[in-house]
Amino acid sequence: MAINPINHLSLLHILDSIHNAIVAIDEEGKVIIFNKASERVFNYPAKKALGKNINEVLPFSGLNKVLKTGESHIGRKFKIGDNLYVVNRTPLYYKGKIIGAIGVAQEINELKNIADELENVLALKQTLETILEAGQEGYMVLDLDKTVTHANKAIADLFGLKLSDIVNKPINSLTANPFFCELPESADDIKTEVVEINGRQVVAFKYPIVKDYKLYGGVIKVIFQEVSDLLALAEKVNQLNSELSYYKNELTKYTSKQFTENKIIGNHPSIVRLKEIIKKIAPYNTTVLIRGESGTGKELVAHALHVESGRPGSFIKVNCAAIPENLFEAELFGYVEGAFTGAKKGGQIGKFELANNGTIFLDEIGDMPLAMQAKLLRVLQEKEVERLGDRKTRKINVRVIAATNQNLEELIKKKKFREDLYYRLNVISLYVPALRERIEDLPLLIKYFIEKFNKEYGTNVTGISPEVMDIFMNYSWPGNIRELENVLERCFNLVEGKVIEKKYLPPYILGEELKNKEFPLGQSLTNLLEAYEKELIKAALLKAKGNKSKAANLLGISRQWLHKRLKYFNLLP
Ligand SMILES: Nc1ncnc2c1ncn2[C@@H]1O[C@H](COP(=O)(O)OP(=O)(O)OP(=O)(O)O)[C@@H](O)[C@H]1O
Repeated sequence: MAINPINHLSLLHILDSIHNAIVAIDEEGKVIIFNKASERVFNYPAKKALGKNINEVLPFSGLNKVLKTGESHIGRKFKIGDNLYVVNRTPLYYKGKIIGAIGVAQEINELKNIADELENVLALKQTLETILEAGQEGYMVLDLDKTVTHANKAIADLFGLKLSDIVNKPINSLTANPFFCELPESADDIKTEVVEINGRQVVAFKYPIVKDYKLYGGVIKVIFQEVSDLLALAEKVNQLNSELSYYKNELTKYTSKQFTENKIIGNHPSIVRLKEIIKKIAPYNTTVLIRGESGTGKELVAHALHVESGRPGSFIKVNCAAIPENLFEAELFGYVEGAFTGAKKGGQIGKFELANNGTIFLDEIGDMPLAMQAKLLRVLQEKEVERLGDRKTRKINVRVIAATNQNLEELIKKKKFREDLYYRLNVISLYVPALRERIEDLPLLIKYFIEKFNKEYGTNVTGISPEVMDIFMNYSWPGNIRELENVLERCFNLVEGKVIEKKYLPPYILGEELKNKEFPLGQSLTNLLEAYEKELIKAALLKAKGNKSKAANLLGISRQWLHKRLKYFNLLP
């Protein structure tokens, strides 16, 4: 098999040095060349391959077909394991006659990776171009020669030109505006300006393009918002901000002014002591139970404790006597959407969560239903709540202050109040004295309320007559300070001069019996009955020393109904 005149040995050396796999066969299909790269690629020793028919060595080599047909196979791909190859198979000619075939295979994994990367880059380019074309913002990119390399239609429209009139054009052929014509000078040279293009004022941003600390050009972004609209919007935001800070201010004034312990009016030793204790215990997180008759100022004390504590959260009041039993849990702990029929869409946050980082004031705690007491106790112990219909527990940091005008010890005996809850709440107990126990404070309180109502009503009342003072000092004030406040307010509605006289006082204070003459004639029966009902309620409260449960008993009505009527007659705070 004389194949060629070249020095056979040196040819094989050359072939072995080539990285590509080279396999050649003679006209009988026997392997005559199987270089070192082929051994690696096909995992077949050259020694075994040489002299064998190619079909035995590489059954799918395709070389026999080339030999038979004389046709070359160029750029055919094949895979071995994870590696991809491209192969060229050509016939071997000698003196115009096919004397064999040769295949040269090249690994193309790397090339494929590069091609894939290129494909990704192209896809990214497409995405970016779509983003730039969508929307109303205009973009243009300048290279270091201040030539526009990219732009979108929006910016071309703004210049009143076609995109092709902008791209690849020097920027100074489009505009003389220095904002466009000057490139950013450094990596942090970002500029925002209101610029005029075609008589239209727009907001424009200029960013540097930086890679490896080197400046490559700049990007200009233009917002097509009429500047006048933007300015109006900014002004509106400013206005809203100042309104907000005004209301915030007012709110702080309201919360701190109305309720700080300075506004707990009174010089009686019991009140002075109370104010001292409030200051002392306010910073601690302990539960406080405030006791005292109705209208003595328990809520005021609770709020003073909250304000003095400096706790950042809110002061949330819950009137336990006013919540229907079946809504209690939802009210205190909140619920998720669909937790029960009638539940609000989106659910509702409970009072405990509202009071997070602040204080919850459980007024009239003696009226809390027993089942609820158990749940409250658990919350106090675990310091976490669960919204109705939700399994998730939420940690809370709430200071609990409870108040009552009822005898809790009695309620415990009657099994209406849980003893364990009582001890949990009663960590610190404050007593707010009844007005009659500190009647010496009456003149001070009267002065305080007269000033307050003068401001509210725009009046100029200077005081009460000595006769009224005398009546007040001898009256038992079952409704305490709230009653005093209500009586004085009533007088402000009637007073004609500067002094509150006896004639302006409600008859019941004068100890008068209910007589027909107390009701003005010529009114409807409903009005007369309501007036009578109101006086009866007041009389019952007087007899029950302000205890609403007792008053309700005396009247033969439920406590809830009494509460409703008190609300109706405006006898509640
Ligand atoms: N020492 C005080 N100085 C000034 N105002 C007071 C004082 N005590 C009570 N008040 C006023 O009296 C009214 C009733 O007070 P508050 O609501 O705090 O009483 P309460 O004991 O919580 O009543 P209730 O038991 O009915 O809930 C409020 O308007 C409050 O501002």
